[in-house]
Amino acid sequence: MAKNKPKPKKAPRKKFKMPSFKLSSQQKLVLGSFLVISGLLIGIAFVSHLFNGQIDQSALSEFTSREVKTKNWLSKFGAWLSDLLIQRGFGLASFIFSELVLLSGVFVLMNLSLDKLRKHWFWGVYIIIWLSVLFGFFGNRNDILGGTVGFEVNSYLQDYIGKTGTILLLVFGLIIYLAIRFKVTFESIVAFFKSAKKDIKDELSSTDEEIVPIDNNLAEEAEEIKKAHEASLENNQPTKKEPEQPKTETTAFEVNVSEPEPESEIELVPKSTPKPPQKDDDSELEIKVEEVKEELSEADNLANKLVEDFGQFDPTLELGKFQYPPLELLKKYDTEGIKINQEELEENKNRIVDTLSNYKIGIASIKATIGPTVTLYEIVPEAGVRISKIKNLEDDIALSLSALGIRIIAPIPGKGTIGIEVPNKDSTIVSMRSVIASKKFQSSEMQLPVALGKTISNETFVVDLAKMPHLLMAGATGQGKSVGLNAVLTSLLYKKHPAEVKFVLVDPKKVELTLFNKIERHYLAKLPDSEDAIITDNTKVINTLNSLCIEMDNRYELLKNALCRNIAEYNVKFKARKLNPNDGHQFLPYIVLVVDEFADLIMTAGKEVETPIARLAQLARAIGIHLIIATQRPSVNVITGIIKANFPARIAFRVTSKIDSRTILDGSGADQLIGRGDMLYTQGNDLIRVQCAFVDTPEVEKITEFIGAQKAYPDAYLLPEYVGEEGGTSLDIDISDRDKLFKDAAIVIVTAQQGSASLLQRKLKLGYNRAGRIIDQLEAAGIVGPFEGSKARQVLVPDLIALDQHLENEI
Ligand SMILES: Nc1ncnc2c1ncn2[C@@H]1O[C@H](COP(=O)(O)OP(=O)(O)OP(=O)(O)O)[C@@H](O)[C@H]1O
Repeated sequence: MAKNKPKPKKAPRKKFKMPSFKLSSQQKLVLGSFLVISGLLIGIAFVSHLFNGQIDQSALSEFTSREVKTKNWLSKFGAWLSDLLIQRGFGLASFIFSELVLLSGVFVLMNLSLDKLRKHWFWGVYIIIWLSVLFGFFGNRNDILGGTVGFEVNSYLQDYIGKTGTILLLVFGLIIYLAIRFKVTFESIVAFFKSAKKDIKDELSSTDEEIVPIDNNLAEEAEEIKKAHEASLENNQPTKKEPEQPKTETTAFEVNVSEPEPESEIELVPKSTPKPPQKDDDSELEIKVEEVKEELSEADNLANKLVEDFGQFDPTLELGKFQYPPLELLKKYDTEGIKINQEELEENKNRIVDTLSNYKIGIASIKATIGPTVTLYEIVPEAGVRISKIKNLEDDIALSLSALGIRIIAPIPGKGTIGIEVPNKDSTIVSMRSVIASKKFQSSEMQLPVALGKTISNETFVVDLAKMPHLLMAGATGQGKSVGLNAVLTSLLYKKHPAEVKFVLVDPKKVELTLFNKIERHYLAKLPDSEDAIITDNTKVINTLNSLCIEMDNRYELLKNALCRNIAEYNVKFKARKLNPNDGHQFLPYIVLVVDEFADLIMTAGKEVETPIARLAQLARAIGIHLIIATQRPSVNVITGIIKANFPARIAFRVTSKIDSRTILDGSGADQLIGRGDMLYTQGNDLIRVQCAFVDTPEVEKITEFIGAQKAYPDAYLLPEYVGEEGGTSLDIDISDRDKLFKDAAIVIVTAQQGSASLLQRKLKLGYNRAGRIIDQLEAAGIVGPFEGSKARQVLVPDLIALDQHLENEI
């Protein structure tokens, strides 16, 4: 059977194609150029007819006489042909004939598919007739507009179906043309208008003034700081000292004024694009490479079709008009920008050199890098000096500089110098505005970019929360933790759409995160039955953490079914419409869990909290759940081994003892910080000193108000329901024990004739567990059939009337 089928198929094809492909290359050249030239000549004749047609009319009756002259540029033949096709034929639409003839020539010359040419001719003739009838609607007999054909067909149609009927018929003809020729569908028209609307909006927002000020501000700021640097250097340091040529008596001293925001410079010069390789003139033989088409699976084909028709899935569409908070909501500080106090620099340098020389340590060179709160003096000791000797002098140097918070880094990793960090007398504030406006943050492609502050070399410090993947924040009271948390949240609010990220906020202190209540329906996630999205009650924290564990398991299941390794891959696939929402797939937002006072939780709930936190920390990175945990008390019974092992990224604000510093950072350093947002950041290896960006409560309030005033989702993002151990998950056969939503669920299932828990989850906004329990109850009530593996359960009740009867009979 298999052998017989292809034979009859092949035979007619060969017969049909043979004559058209028998032309030799020379014949094709002759025929092709003949057709191209004919097409051009017809076009010329037609154009000429537009100007001379009237005059040539009289000459046409004596067409055969040699004396009679015509004005057409192709003389009598041109006049005759134009009259035949335009005047007595199809009017202006006849121009398409010349295009079709020319196109045929091109097809023959280039050896293109004749099938396609046939289609061009078919649709070409179709549109010629259609245009002729359309123009004929407005013209007269023998009119140049629609020609005789257009006029006659029109008058015929109008006699029978009237003017309105003719118009409707024309519209119908156009629809046929668009639908079959260009595969236009109703949905694609809707999608086109939607995307056009979005493009216009994007265009408008990209030219929005707020971007310009960012760059302008930056440029201004950069200019100001640069000027300040130059001015102070000119005043205080008239001659520049070269570090390479140290003088014999005094130590060479170089001030390294780090360029403010080097990353903020915006490149205006267009990048030169690589030129295509030039054709080798000598090569006579060209090789044609057949395009290799990838074999697509059925699902891929369907996805491609869907993307073609509707475009990529856009998760932000529901809040398509959402506007990100503008930069103006953040405050500008007068004390911003690095100010160089040359006297202070010289003084500190001399003291460092003196102290070290008291201990017989010679210095080859010294360099200063001025940061927002501390200045780093990098020294290169003379040959033969032991590094440990300098490290041991930490307290002595601190004493001689009479300053707190001196930190010695010996040696600076990767540099071969020794660093001494000395706090500036006047520290400068790093405003949230300056870090948000930085190019580094604005143009970051990170999944969850967080602008934490500025490093010692005054560069904006941006990290990706998704890469951390969890963050532990610790510091004594009043050292800047809450400000740090607000900086993290603000960064995400400035960069992520409500569809892309959700926060679960735990605030046992009850006051720190309340401002975020205003953005509940935009950015917060909560348990289905809870009133407030911000969790202040410790028992609710346990439920929420367990619920997040269920969400994690659900997401892993989705990822497994979608054959994806992480949330980013999954979402890309979902946007490309390769995952079917009917199988429970949906766009997954990142979830960021913030716990403001972790010590408090551990003290009251202990293992009940630690276990789910540790589970989430161990497993949740791939599915987009990230934890940020802050604590005042960084003791070992709060930050336990299991927590530490799963939080490689840590931020330490100032702590009071070396032991606390060791608990957070596995080393000292946090005890030598100066507070007020001065912090050390580590992601498992080096310690980086950063001045945390400062964002004040009124600023957060303005941002949340701005977002809160915009259109929101109907509710906060609902996490799966978690029923504590006492809730039980056994099958409830007793009618009185049925779920409140049992009847609603039965209606949903019977209407859709599909017995699946995920359908209930979506339609009734239920957690996975609750939906599963209701399905069990529906099974017990005989409404759905038993579990059938990956298939949906069979629905045993055919319609809603039967369902009513079924439920009545039960009572
Ligand atoms: N990055 C910063 N820049 C400048 N000042 C800061 C910064 N961070 C904090 N401060 C100052 O320190 C004060 C206390 O900060 P914050 O409230 O964040 O401390 P905290 O560690 O959360 O304290 P607690 O644990 O008691 O809540 C702030 O009111 C502010 O004046």
